[in-house]
Amino acid sequence: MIDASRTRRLIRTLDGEAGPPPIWMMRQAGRYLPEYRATRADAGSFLDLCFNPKLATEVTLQPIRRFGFDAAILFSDILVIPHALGQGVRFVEGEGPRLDPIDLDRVDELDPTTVVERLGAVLETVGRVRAALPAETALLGFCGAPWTVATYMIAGRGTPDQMPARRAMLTQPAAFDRLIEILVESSIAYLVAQLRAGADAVQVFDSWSGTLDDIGFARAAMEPMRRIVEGVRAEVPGARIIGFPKGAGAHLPAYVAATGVTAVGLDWGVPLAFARDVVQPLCPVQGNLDPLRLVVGGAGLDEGVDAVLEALAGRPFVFNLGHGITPDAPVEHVGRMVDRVRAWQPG
Ligand SMILES: Cc1c2[nH]c(c1CCC(=O)O)Cc1[nH]c(c(CCC(=O)O)c1C)Cc1[nH]c(c(CCC(=O)O)c1C)Cc1[nH]c(c(C)c1CCC(=O)O)C2
Repeated sequence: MIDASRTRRLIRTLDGEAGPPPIWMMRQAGRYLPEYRATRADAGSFLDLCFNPKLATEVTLQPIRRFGFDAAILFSDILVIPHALGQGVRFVEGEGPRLDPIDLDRVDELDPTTVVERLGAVLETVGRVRAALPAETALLGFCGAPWTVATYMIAGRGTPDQMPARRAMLTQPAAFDRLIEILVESSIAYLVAQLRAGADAVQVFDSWSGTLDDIGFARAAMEPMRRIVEGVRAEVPGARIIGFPKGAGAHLPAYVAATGVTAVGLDWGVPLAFARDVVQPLCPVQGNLDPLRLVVGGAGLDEGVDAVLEALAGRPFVFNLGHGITPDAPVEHVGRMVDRVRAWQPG
């Protein structure tokens, strides 16, 4: 079978080929771009933008037009799953997400079987983006990892240390595990639908895995991710899946081995020598420039870009940030980073 994805540099890297590193950025469609802010202003609420295939396609393509990244990432949000499960979700300007906190005693009222149907508009965006992208540009779908999504569902908002969810895991273990299971099922169905609609690969964001202890990491981060990888590949054999367990640190080798992810995203707290010597022998890695270096620019940016490339670009490696780009990053600094990565030659 001819696999069109194989013509794309990002996909070849995920398949284990070394070569010039592909580059994309987490949150590459977002408020640091003036054209995003303009589209966003016309769209109504943030969720209206996520569920508007025409405008969501437009903002997905904006960073590709400007920088020629090797991958586009679907414009949506990890919180569309709670929304599709029937939980009230809204985004308050300047404050972040607000959800009607769920009653864990009634967790079985959340129905994972209709999630894909309810996210039809997002899946339409996937198809539209694929049709509009240059042939050499990969398209990434994504969802949030069950743990990270659960932290928002339980607290009703972002929290500095995820205390409400960590507490629920210990005080209401059966209901907590049931919520994770519902999110595993929803995520499998949603990722499979994205891959069938035209995504070349998917990334699963576990932004808050860093606050889990050893037992919690195995239970709420690794095991659910193992089931997602297995469940997606049962429907889409060979599906390429990037795990991004932010803050996982020394858990990373176990995470890769236990989950079977194709590649792993690294935050900027992961030492480059550990990434190169311990993680990269296990699978391709992606990351991990400190997003602050993109804000300050100049020598601080160049030094960070060079250090990441020198450590990791000799083996399968995807250049990225260690977390999302922040709204205060100047657009010129992004261009400078892209030029430097593209010009890099092994020394
Ligand atoms: C935790 C999380 C969320 N969303 C996401 C995560 C995981 C990654 C991470 O840790 O950053 C993932 C996400 N959110 C968004 C994308 C789109 C694709 C991309 O360009 O990367 C992706 C992949 C758009 C967005 N999601 C959001 C925006 C900004 C909202 C706006 O434009 O008004 C964008 C572009 C809103 C959002 N969405 C979320 C929060 C906490 C917020 C508010 C904080 C903020 O404003 O940055 C939840």
